[in-house]
Amino acid sequence: MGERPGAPTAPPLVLVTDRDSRLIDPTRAYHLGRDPTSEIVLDDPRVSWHHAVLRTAEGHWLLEDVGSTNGTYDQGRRVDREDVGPGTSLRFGDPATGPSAIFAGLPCPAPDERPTLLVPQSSGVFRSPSSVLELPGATVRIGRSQDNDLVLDDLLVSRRHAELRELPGGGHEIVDLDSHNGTYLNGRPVRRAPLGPADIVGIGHSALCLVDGRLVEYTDTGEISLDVQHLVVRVGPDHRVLLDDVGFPLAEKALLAVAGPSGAGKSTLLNALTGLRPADQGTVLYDGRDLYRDYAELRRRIGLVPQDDILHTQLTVRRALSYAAELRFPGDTAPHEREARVSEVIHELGLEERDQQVIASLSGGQRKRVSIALELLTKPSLLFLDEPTSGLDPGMERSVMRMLRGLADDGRTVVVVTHSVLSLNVCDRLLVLAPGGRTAYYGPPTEALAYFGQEEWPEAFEAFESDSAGVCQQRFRTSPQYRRYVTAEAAHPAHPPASAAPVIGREKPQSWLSQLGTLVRRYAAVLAADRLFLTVMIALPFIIGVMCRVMAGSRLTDENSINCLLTLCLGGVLIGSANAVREVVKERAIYRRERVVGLSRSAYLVSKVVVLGTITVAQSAVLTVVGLAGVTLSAQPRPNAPPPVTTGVLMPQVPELIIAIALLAFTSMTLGLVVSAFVDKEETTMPLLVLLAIVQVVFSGLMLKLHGVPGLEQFAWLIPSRWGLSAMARTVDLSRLTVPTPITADPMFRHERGGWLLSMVALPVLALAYGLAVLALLRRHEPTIMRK
Ligand SMILES: Nc1ncnc2c1ncn2[C@@H]1O[C@H](COP(=O)(O)OP(=O)(O)OP(=O)(O)O)[C@@H](O)[C@H]1O
Repeated sequence: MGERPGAPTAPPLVLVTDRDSRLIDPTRAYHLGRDPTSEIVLDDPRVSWHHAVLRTAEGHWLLEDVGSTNGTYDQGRRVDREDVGPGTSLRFGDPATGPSAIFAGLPCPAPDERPTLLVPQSSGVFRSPSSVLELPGATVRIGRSQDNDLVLDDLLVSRRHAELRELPGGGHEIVDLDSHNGTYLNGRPVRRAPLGPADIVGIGHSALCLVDGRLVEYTDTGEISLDVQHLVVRVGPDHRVLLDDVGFPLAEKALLAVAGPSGAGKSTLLNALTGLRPADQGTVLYDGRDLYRDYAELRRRIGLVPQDDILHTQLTVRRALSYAAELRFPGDTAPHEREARVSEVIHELGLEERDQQVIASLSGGQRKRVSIALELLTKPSLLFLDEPTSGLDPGMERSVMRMLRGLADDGRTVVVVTHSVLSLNVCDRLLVLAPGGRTAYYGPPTEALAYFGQEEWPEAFEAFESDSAGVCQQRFRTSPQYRRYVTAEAAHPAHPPASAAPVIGREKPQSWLSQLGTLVRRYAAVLAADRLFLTVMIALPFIIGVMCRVMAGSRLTDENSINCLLTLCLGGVLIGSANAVREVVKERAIYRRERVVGLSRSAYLVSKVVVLGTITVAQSAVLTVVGLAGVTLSAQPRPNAPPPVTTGVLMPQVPELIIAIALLAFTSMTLGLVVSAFVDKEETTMPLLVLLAIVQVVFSGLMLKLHGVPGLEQFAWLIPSRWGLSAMARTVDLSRLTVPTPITADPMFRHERGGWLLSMVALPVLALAYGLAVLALLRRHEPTIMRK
């Protein structure tokens, strides 16, 4: 935060230069000059490298010219030392046209009036304060509801978010009031921390500074710059370079297209800029603030529309957006507040006439709009899109690009990765990456073809597709375009490499339970809207049940009992696994995105288990009842043999079988989730489902002798069907129902209460172990930043 020579002696001032405005802090000195490491950089050849120093002396501000060549001027008069205060206007290097510095005081806000002056830069650049609050008392409460001392009208802010408290020995501290999205001090999440004069408190889209006993608020309205400096990404043990010293400045409200051949590093760059996979070297400045350092706070202001749709396409537009709003906004937002924001984005993206339409029935371009609408819910200032036009026809592509132009014009910085060159002219800047993640061009798209000396884009791209030595990068570095659009436009001096690895913070907008509630409702709605899934779900237990019933006839006998039990076992296994096997992999893109905006991994898994588990248990009951209704489950009495059992080990046989089959199906469902979390593609799940079913049948104990076979017997304990079938066999006393064979003489098939109860414990334990495996596998697919 810089050096603090002493207590404040002069009032804080606002310094407005040609480039920005900032609050200057009386506790430190400011160097002015061309030197990019100066606190105030005046990038003009008439200004000396070290031109002047601004500091406080005896209760006022003083500007000293430190021997500049072309001088410092106040009202045309050359000055060496000048007292400055509100209203002072100086020029450097030339009395009439040199770069200027105008000083202003901090305003006192009139009641009901929002002050509009320009202001500060402390850890970074801020713009106009949106309010200045005289501290009303020892405690200032900050939050979204109207009864706070400082009301922040922002859905990312909790109703009662934080308090600024006066400390008994002087000074202040900031205290987070268990807010949903957290309170940040200089970019780091804090529960309670003392507050210094140069510190910045981040709450939602606002930054708050304590200046001269007043609380000054700056709101991030979206007009932010992006300054990318020397990004390098390496992977693997050989440190292969995927991104090679990429840097560029991007002004606020700009639309940047990132183009380049396949494998050039566009997605790698996007991951580095969004912080999902931070660069190994280099800095990303979000409006002057180090994005990696302040990631925990700034990540909510970054929107990312991945290439794959992040939508449940079975839902209507409004419903999908409403669920997304529930997950992203603080738990204390009222439904009407969320709905109002959903309506706003629907209107903003021109989706009013489609809002009740099922997303799956929309065109590709409209679907992309819905994905963008979803990201805009939280009002991100930086919006990234990964190939939003891929798969669209040229007309739709143009319309999407025009829409992005509009989003940037409305006050956002938009970065779009694209393969298409059709609509590049709507962009302000074009970054062309050459293989190896090297910059082949950065500048206005209109100048790019001339730069490459080509008339058409394909030829221009061909020129560097085979550039493995980095010739394009070297050529660009020495080009006028590099000087004009990279060096000259860079708003901030190059920062040293980010020292701290970014952290994502643990704050979640919703409590775990509330997330679970939303996820369960959304998942149930998605499944209910999937007609094919519903049909298969209802039909499967009936079909398998009927087959079993036909096999069983009126009674279980020596001939049919093994087949009937195997069919029921296979039915339970198939029902559970088939329900689950696609359910995680099919929404991986959604999961990845929602994880970054606060989704709990365990809440996500439990929502799947709750919904699929309920369905699975109901299906198992149907399967058992249909399969065994009216079937006598006890063996024929035989002469010289003990009387057959007529009841289960604990209760009547049918309920006991329902419990065993339901638990088996439930555990198989969790095993299906393991497969789903493991695979990369939905298509891979079907062969694995078949394999799982075969393994479960083989290791059930009715096809292969397991008891007493070392290795096989122990391996079978990991297979749900071993325990499930054991419980079923114990209920019907299989060992006496059939003529004894090495297989049916298995002790795990005896009519024993203890053994049955052991199965009832083993199956949930297996389900839990599979659940933990799903959690570990889910983590593998998350962005790097989530795994830190
Ligand atoms: N984790 C990784 N380990 C090793 N190499 C990787 C890794 N991720 C990406 N790459 C490689 O880095 C290069 C750049 O990949 P990237 O996905 O960023 O390219 P791209 O320009 O986005 O390609 P496309 O246009 O096909 O999506 C590719 O050659 C890719 O194979």
